[in-house]
Amino acid sequence: MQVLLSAGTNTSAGTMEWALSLLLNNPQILKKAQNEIDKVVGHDRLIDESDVAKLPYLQCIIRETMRIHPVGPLLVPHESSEDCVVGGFQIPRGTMLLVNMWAIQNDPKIWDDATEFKPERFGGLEGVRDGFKLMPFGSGRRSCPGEGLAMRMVGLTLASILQCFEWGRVSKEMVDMTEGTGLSMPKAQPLLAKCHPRPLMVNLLSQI
Ligand code: HEM
Repeated sequence: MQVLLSAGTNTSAGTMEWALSLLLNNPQILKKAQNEIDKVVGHDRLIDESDVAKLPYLQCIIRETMRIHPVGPLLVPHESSEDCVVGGFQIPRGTMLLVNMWAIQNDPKIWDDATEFKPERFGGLEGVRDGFKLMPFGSGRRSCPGEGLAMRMVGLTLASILQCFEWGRVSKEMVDMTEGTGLSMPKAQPLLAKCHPRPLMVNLLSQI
């Protein structure tokens, strides 16, 4: 239980913090996500978990966030159980292997405009696995068992705060996107943001 809590909290919260930071620096993308939520869910009820799968643009935002800022940048150390070859290198049994997922997911040789936040790049690719270039949850037998839960949790939380509130930066300065140190790659500077209830949602929110 403790493993699930420690592996599941910072990773999910960190991903949401990176996502909201990216959205604040790209208000046109934030607006597009809100428009999608308004179209699918409307203003007469709060978004529900079952709605999240009907929000493809939001899913693209989450995937693009995890591409640029994976909270498991080196995955978890793996050990070869047998002699094997990885990328042309002979790896003896019992070797510790680290996968630099951050480098793969930000590699300009693999991704067009690799440093740019472009959720559209995943448009129409829902559920598609494009080789091993995007693996924020790892791959194979030791990949993240919380992937399904995390995608639902991050999706529902982000969608809820976007549905209910207008968000803005605290000043004209862009949100500082410097990566901090630590296994789950936190932001160097915690996110500070301004929010107020969306006028269209005030009625509903006042009934809660
Ligand atoms: C956005 C959220 C999350 C991300 C990005 C993430 C990412 C990862 C990554 C990269 C690994 C290592 C995979 C590998 O080395 O191949 C991992 C392992 C793991 N994750 Fe997650 N995770 C997230 C949320 C969760 C949640 C919600 C739970 C549980 C409730 C969870 C439980 C675990 C556990 C138990 C492992 C170790 C699996 C093993 O060693 O066999 N994670 N996660």
